[in-house]
Parts: sequence; structure tokens; C-alpha cells
Amino acid sequence: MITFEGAGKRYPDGTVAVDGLDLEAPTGRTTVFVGSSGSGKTTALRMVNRMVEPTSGTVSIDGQSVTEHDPALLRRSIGYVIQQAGLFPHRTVLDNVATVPLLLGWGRRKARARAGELLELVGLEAAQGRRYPHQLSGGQQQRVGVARALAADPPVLLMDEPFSAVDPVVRTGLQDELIRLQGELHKTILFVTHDIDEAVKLGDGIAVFRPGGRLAQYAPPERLLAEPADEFVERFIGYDRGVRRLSFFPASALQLRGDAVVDHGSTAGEALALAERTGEPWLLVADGARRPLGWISADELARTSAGRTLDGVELVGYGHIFHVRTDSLRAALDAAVLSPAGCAVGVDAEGAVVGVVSQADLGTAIWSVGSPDG
Ligand SMILES: Nc1ncnc2c1ncn2[C@@H]1O[C@H](COP(=O)(O)OP(=O)(O)OP(=O)(O)O)[C@@H](O)[C@H]1O
Repeated sequence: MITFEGAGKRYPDGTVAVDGLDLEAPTGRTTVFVGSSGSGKTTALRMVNRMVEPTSGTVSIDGQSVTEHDPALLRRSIGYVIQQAGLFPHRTVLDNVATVPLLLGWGRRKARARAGELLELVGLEAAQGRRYPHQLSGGQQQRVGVARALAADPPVLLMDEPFSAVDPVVRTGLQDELIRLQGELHKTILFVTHDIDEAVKLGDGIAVFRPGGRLAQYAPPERLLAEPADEFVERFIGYDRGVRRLSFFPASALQLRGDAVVDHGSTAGEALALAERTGEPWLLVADGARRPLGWISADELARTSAGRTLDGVELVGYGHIFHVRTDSLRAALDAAVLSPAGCAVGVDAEGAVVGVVSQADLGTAIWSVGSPDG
């Protein structure tokens, strides 16, 4: 556990970067520091590895103050990842990752073998280990930065806006990768970001910092979104917090309708009869493996000759789908809002349709999980 007790930093020019921070970051969990620019997140983070010395209070790891450790040795025992990776440009990727093990006296062969394993762990190929950092993409460099921080298997990982210099798609991939790694490694992670979505996705606990280096709120993401402590936090997390909060409710609780799904081998006449029986204005057409093909409206079916099978009829794209077992109500809502038929398509792990849910039925389900302020 990392403990800040009244930890503060006042610079000689009078700037208070961090003001009396009290916070416990639990072992094996990810604690995210968010807040506006200049609110003291980086300063607080760097107190842990003594890149910044507090001017008041203490920071300790598992009950031992960090000041009891030699700073250089302390830093070797704490992984540190920064924006744009901070790799050594004149060393190969493999040697970058092997840096700390070498400093710890592991010997070249063992250090490189470990570096090779880590590159694989973060999803890079062995051949990329022989390249220099500038020969990799931004996202790949960030992966190397993570591998380097993990090289000596430190129990604590400090990550300072590690993914903010890459595009949103790469960033999402890196976040997913970190979640996967953390599921295996259970490090005690402190993670600084500006991005509340990133914080909600990655954090077991979120500390919101306000200007002046003060802690505005520290809570698990669900609670932060449901009960922001004050107007500053509410504004910071954004007014769409009600929708964000739906990320914490599983889509598996939804009642899906299977009777709005029709096989592509059916005729237009059979499909129209189904639409009339169920009162559904749209039917989802699926193939023999129940994979979605597209939507067809009851009106269109009425215009199509009754004997024609649906595999020869033009369909409306089915849009986004959601995964019934793993996605949240937020993903289902998003799929329904974007759907041309106003219905979200739920699929299983194989991509086969489980059923569909209308915007109206989603509204009822959202109502039943409680109002955002509940
Ligand atoms: N060496 C220094 N001397 C004086 N003031 C400093 C020094 N280093 C940082 N500060 C100030 O301390 C405050 C906190 O800075 P810090 O970098 O911790 O904020 P941050 O929340 O991480 O910001 P950002 O999100 O922009 O990176 C800022 O007002 C900054 O200008």
C-alpha cells in the first residue's frame, strides 16, 4: 500500500504544488490521479520515487517511509512510465528494456532474456527488439516503456500520462493491454491522466485533484460518477456522468427479444407474417450461423414479393452490436441509439445473435437500475 499522510510540496517561489495530501493507494490495485492542469498530480506521483521530496508530511510504501531508502535504489524498485515513453534513443529496444536488470547486476544474458519475455508480454515481436526507438510507432514505443518499467518485476508502477501522446484508437488498445496485464500481474499502480474516461476505465480508485494541489474527492469510479462530492468534481467528470455510469451495469441483465430475428432462408411472406404477429416494425435478418446480416422493415417486406427469400433482398446495415456477456448497458444503449431500427443487436462470444432490444426496453432497464443520483 502507498500512503500519503499530509504530504505537501511548496516550491521556494511559494507555489503550493500539493497541499496536505492524505490518500491510501491499495496494494495490487490501480489508483488514478485526475485533475486539471497544474493541480499537482505529477508532483504527488513523483513523491513516491523521491524525484520530488515533500516539504511536509510523509509518503510510505507498506508502512515504510520512502525517505528511509536511497533514492537511486528506490527508483530501481519502482517502475516508472512517462508520456512518449522516455526511451534511450541510442539503445536498441531490447537494451532499453534490459536497463534496470543490468543496473541490478543481473548479467547481460539473463537481462536480455528477461527483456525478450517482456516484449512478448506487451505484445511486441522479437524482431522489434533489435530496432531503435525511433523505428517504432508511438504506440509501440509506449509498450516498450511499459515493458521497461516492468523489467525488474517491481511491485509498484508509476505511470504519468503514459498514453496521452498516441491517437485514440492506439490509446484504447494500450488501455486494454494494461487492463489485461494488471489482471495477471496485480501491481500497485499509480496512474496520472487528464482524461476522465481513461480514469474510469482503468481505476479501481480515482483521486480528483483541484487547483492548488488539493484532493477534491477519492472514490471508486462508480461512486465518483454517482455521487460527485461537489460542483468542481461534477464539472470535471462532465454532465454526461449518468450515461457513463451505465458502464458499471452489465448488459447481460437485459431481456432480449429473439422473435424479431429471422433466418435469411425465410421468404418475405414468412417474415411479414412474423412481423405482423409480433408487431415489430423491423426484423433482423441472420445467416445460418445466426450472424447478423441487416435489418428489414415490415413496410419493405410488404412491398417484396412473398415468395422471395431474404438472402436476395437488400437489407439496411445492422450498425453497432453489443456483446451480451461482456458489455455494459452503456454499450447496449450506444448500439440502440445508432441503430437504424432503433434496436440494439446483442451477440454472444461467437458473434451469433442472442436477440435484440429496443430503445424503449432499454429505457425501462435503465430506469430499473436507478436514477444516476440514486
Ligand atoms: N520546480 C518548480 N518550481 C515551481 N513550481 C513548480 C515546479 N514544478 C512544478 N511546479 C508547479 O506546481 C504545480 C503542480 O504541477 P504538477 O506538474 O504536479 O501538476 P499536474 O497536475 O501534473 O499538471 P499537468 O496535468 O499539467 O501535468 C504547477 O502549478 C506547477 O507550475
